[in-house]
Parts: sequence; structure tokens; C-alpha cells
Amino acid sequence: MTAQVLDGRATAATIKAELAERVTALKAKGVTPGLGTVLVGEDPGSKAYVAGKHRDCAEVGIASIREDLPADASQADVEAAVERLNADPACTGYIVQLPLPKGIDTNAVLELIDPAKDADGLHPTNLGRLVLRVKEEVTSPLPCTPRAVLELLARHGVGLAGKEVCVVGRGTTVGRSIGLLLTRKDVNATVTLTHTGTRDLAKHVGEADVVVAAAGQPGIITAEMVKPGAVVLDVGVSRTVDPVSGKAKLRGDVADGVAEVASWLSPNPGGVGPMTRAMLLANVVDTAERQAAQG
Ligand SMILES: Nc1nc(=O)c2c([nH]1)NC[C@@H]1CN(c3ccc(C(=O)N[C@@H](CCC(=O)O)C(=O)O)cc3)C=[N+]21
Repeated sequence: MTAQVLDGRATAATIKAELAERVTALKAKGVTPGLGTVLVGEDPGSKAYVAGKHRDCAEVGIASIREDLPADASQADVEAAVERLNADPACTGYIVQLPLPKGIDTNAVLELIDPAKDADGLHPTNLGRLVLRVKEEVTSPLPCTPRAVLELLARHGVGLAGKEVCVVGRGTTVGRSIGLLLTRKDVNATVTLTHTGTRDLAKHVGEADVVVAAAGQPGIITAEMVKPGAVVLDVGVSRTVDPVSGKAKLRGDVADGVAEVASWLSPNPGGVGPMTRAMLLANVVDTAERQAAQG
């Protein structure tokens, strides 16, 4: 068997075209959505992601606002950048690119974000609303990558109701929150959350109909672990340096060979990554529409 491809690039392009229409409609009402980014330091990965987000914005007509701070920025400097975006009416939604440099208190920064402008869905209020199941229309944005995984499956007609989903990884942006979406009554999956302290990872992965690999450990999910016919989402990204060429290479959590066992597989790159970016744009357009409705 060779798995069918969960094509994140093509699906993200479709979503961006839909969002461009909603942005046009908002502009006709005098509202221009604007995405802000806070980037601290010179990490090449973070710089590339932020640059990509601003390119995406240009594509769909969203304005871009950048706060780029040096690697030695203090807690107060970072918090001041957040306060500027909170106060800027041109910024309808924004993100603080993670991870922040060592020494910066990330949770304190996330708490300062205006929940109504939280394009990542990582503010405690928004994560709390997800836990409390506050109705969709009042809820602020959902975390982008979990939303990306569900949207990628939905747009390929891959159902989740009654499925056993094994989530691998307990990070804030994916592992800890995706189960909250997967177990909503309109999705109805059953979720097992595994992590580096799990005693028998292969057992849990092997029982799953759907595997969400978000550990950030290159190749941790191998073909031998995966149940034949399972759906596999390769979410994790790690930068490894090729010892021969010295070039940085992106590697997913899913090892070669899984495509021969799975029924559907999201490639990495080209799968959940582009969808995460599309869902960030969707969050920005959603928040701008909510703000426009409130006048
Ligand atoms: N506040 C915050 N929000 C985030 O959403 C966030 C973050 N911090 N920190 C880092 C992670 C990582 N992340 C990715 C987004 C897109 C791709 C992506 O589009 N990747 C392309 C490849 C890009 C390349 O070649 O460099 C792909 O998968 O095809 C990857 C990774 C968002 N994150």
C-alpha cells in the first residue's frame, strides 16, 4: 500500500482563496485585517516562519505589522511590544513567535496579549474557553496547528467520529490542546495522549486509527509501529544539520516507510505546516469579522 497524500499545500491554497474573498468583503465595510508579529532574536527558523506569515498576509490582502526585537531584549522590551500591538487599531490580530529567548518569561508575555487579538489561540482566556466549551461564536481563536490538523482531514473527507486517535507529544501548541478539539461532540474521536514519559509508545501508536505525531523528535514514528491502514499526520519539525554538507535540513516525526503502511499520510514539508499558516490567517480574518460585527 502507498498512502494517499494529505496535501497541505493545495488545501492551504484553497483556504487562502476563500479568505481573500472574506478580506475583500471586510474592506468593503471599511475594515482591513492586520496581522502583527513579535519576533525576538535571530533564530533562523523563527525568522523564516515570520517572513512566511507576512508573505501569506500579502497574498490574501491582510496588512502586516512587525515588531522585531534584538536577541538581548529584556522582559520589559518584549512586554512593551505586546502593549503596542494591543493598542494599535490597525492590528486586528497578532502572534508572539515562540520560542522566546532564554530568560524571557513566556507565560507572562502570553498573558499580556489582548485575548480578542490572540491569533494563535494561546492566551489563557482562549485556551480556557476551549476547555469550558464556550460557544463558537463568542470563542476567540483556536490554536492554529490543532485547527490545521482537523481542517486538513475534513477537507480530504477523512472522518474522525469513533476513531482512536493517538497524539504523540505534550507541547502547548499541539499535544496539550488538540485533544480538546478531537473530543468535541461534533468530532467524537477518542484520544490517547502520549509523551516522552510513556512506557510503551509502540503499543499506543499500534492501536490507533489516527496518529498525530507532534513530539518534535525526528523519525520517532516508524513503519513497524503503525497499524496498517492508519491515518498519520506528521506535525513535528526539527532542524537537523547534515554532517556532510553542513546544511540545515527539516525533518518530521515520521520515519521513511510509514507511507507503505498508512492509508493517508501528511507529508512534511507540505502537510500540516502550510495548513498551520492558513489557519493563522483564518484566525486573523475571524477576529477582524468579530471586531467588525461589534462595531
Ligand atoms: N507563536 C507561534 N505560533 C506558531 O504557530 C509557531 C510558533 N510560534 N513557533 C514555531 C512553530 C512552527 N510553526 C510552523 C509553521 C509553518 C511551517 C511551514 O509552513 N512549514 C513548511 C516548510 C517551511 C520551510 O521549508 O522552512 C512546510 O511544512 O511545508 C512550519 C512550522 C509554527 N509555529
